[in-house]
Amino acid sequence: LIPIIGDYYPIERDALLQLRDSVDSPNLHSNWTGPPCMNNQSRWGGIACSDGHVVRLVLDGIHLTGSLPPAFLQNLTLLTKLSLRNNSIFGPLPNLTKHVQLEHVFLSHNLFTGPIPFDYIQLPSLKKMELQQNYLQGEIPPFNQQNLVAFNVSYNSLQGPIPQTDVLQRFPKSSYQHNSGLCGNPLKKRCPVPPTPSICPTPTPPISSKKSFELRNLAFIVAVSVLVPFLVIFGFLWYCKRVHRKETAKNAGSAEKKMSPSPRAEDPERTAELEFFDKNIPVFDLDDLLRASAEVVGKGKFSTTYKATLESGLVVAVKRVKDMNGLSKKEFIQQMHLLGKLRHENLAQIISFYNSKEEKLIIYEFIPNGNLFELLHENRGSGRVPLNWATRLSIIKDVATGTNFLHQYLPSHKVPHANLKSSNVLIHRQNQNYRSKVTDYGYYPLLPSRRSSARLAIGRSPEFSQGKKLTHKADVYCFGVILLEIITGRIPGDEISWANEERVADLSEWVKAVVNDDWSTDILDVEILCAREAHDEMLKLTNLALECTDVAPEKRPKMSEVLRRIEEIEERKSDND
Ligand SMILES: Nc1ncnc2c1ncn2[C@@H]1O[C@H](COP(=O)(O)OP(=O)(O)OP(=O)(O)O)[C@@H](O)[C@H]1O
Repeated sequence: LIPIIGDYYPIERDALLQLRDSVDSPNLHSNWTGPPCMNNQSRWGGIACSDGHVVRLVLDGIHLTGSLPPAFLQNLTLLTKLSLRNNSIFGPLPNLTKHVQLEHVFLSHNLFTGPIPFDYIQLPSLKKMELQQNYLQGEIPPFNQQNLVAFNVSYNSLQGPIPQTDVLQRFPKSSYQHNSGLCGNPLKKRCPVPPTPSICPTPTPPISSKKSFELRNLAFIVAVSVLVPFLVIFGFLWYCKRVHRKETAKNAGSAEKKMSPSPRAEDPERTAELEFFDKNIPVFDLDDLLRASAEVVGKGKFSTTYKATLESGLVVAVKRVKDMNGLSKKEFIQQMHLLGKLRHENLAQIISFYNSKEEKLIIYEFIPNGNLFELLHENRGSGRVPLNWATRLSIIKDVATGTNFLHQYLPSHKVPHANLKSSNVLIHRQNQNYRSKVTDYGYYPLLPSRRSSARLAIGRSPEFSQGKKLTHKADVYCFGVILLEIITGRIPGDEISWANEERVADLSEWVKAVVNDDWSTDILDVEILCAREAHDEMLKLTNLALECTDVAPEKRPKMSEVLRRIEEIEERKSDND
């Protein structure tokens, strides 16, 4: 029994106040005060009452920003209409288990994430459900309420077969379109055939042994994740110390030298001092580096990168490179001198290096906010802040600018960058702006063989796999792949085309297949799908990316041309804004 005070139910008022206080809205605070219902009417914007109960909640397009309080609707059980269209509400869809009178659920054009709750199929009075233009994931539950006359889940990230219920099958294709993982009718898109069971059945372990196996795995993972970073840092410091000790022994008698670009300092075998390329950076030596607190920030195919905080407070990134030990000291130093001179706001700057027979360290400026790969692909799902189109476009421009700079300044390099991929695009956030810097450039001449270069990003280019000559255009290819990754939100080499039930390992092949099938916007990352005004730019950039990833290197545009076309698109955008 819910008590009534005057004309309204306090429990319902509290629920509405919870909503008011948890979402940002310019209007609700001034308007939602006093009793919500009086004489069966409401002075509160968006509320309608009947018998003292709140029966409608309609807050369309009023700039609500935030997530819904978890259980606020549990005390508004007599709602017949819930409409929150065209806002910026994020988080999961609301729980509606007790709402037996609910007829209209309009939650479209928001930022909702997660699945459509299964118990929505038990809303007995449901007539209309609009969930389009959100970021919903998972499968569509089998709605079959006979009164359901409108249903729309288009422009989401739903997956799997559309349930074959009578009710869901009577809605048109447009109710389901633009969910790249949905299949079946009415979309007329065949669902992938599940893999056939193996001919040799593998014995299933009994449940108890399965459980203990999982527990053992868990314990192992925990132990590894605690121990490995510790051992790696410890190993790194111990190793550097050992190298340093050896060299000090070798150089016994030689006086400690000051850091300066003197010829002697160019011989790191004889000194632990480091050579600096930028006069504005405070100098430090190997001892300072060894005393620094270090943590692993990432491990790649032929390097491990540490964040080192020196006692002076200076933070640097130290890349410990493997696989270059066959290289002569002279070659390594020459290349470092060449790369250390490069200065550009879209290149991570090399500030120093260390070279000995056993150890090669390249010291970079530290870029604090992770890399593009993480920004695009990590934490997908609930709680993620979508990466909007304007930000993506500015990253594209930065990467193109940095790469073009390398092409201008290293013309004699066969492939000036050679390892251009999203994890090598580092991100620096300044307030709301993201600036990007390209890193890991200029390694191609340092690697001992073509075989070891296969681990660089250019190893994925068609000319590399065909054993053909490499040119600057291999970088253009890699840039095209990044462009496609930004536009589609997909990880290269991890694509499934459900249309023809084929797995394709190449992002540009997948995009070409989808575009040929005439679902052009289906390639777009769901996070940018709603930015309709920018679809034209996205499609132009997709075409540019496809040119960049052309199998024939000579047909790809030069990097300067790529940059020019991106700038043109960007300028047109700012004219229109
Ligand atoms: N200058 C830097 N500042 C901050 N973080 C960095 C810097 N350089 C690299 N990192 C981080 O360290 C991670 C590992 O880098 P690393 O170059 O060792 O491997 P990778 O680029 O991921 O792979 P690979 O070596 O196979 O190309 C990067 O993904 C990046 O997030």
